[in-house]
Amino acid sequence: MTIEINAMQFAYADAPNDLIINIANWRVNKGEQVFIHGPSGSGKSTFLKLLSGMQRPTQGSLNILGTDITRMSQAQRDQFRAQHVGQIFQQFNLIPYLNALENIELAQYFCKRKQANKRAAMEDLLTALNIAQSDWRKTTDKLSLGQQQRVAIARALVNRPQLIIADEPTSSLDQHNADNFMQLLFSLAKEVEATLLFASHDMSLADRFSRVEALADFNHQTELS
Ligand SMILES: Nc1ncnc2c1ncn2[C@@H]1O[C@H](COP(=O)(O)OP(=O)(O)OP(=O)(O)O)[C@@H](O)[C@H]1O
Repeated sequence: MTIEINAMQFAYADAPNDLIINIANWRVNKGEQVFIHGPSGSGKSTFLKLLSGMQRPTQGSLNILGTDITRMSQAQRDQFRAQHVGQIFQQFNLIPYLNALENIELAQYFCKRKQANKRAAMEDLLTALNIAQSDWRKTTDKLSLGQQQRVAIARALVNRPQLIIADEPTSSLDQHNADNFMQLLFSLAKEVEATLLFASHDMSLADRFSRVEALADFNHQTELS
């Protein structure tokens, strides 16, 4: 089991009565590719932040890859994420003054797992993602949006994560780049045998996934009185 949720609730500290996330039970098996959709404000980003350990549930349990991450400190969750989870964000979140290689190296640095040939792993990925060698040493603010996105995929996958979490990663891309992105993401996720969790409001992307769910079908937002 990759994800197992029981009686998980979450409210932001400044609105403690507004349960943005309220899930009785939800599970994802290893290797599933799950597409989660819902309108703006339905809680998709919040849900993914809980799954990646960036936020902590206010109640309940959240088991990721056999570990209950609700029992961990923030530092332990950060370490767990660096080791096991690859994240791709809407805005990519690359460090603009570092180059492509350095952005990816940083992910390798934070993942304490021993890996042979780190340099080769990074170069293979950049090559597979069609990023020309002449662009590897450009600071990422000098790369096109499509190139930045491919660097973000490389960064998310370089440690061969068991779980990939992607939050609206195609929203700033045109159709052509979005199609390329989806193709690459699926082929690389398959190669590293990762479970994939992908949130978007764009239903046209849903076809490729093994499982498609509306967040509202299993998340029952509640206003506590
Ligand atoms: N840091 C925060 N503090 C307080 N409330 C927040 C915070 N971030 C999000 N929210 C609230 O939580 C709710 C869910 O937001 P979230 O960003 O998870 O939705 P979403 O489905 O990802 O939306 P979108 O598709 O527009 O990105 C919204 O009502 C939002 O206002």
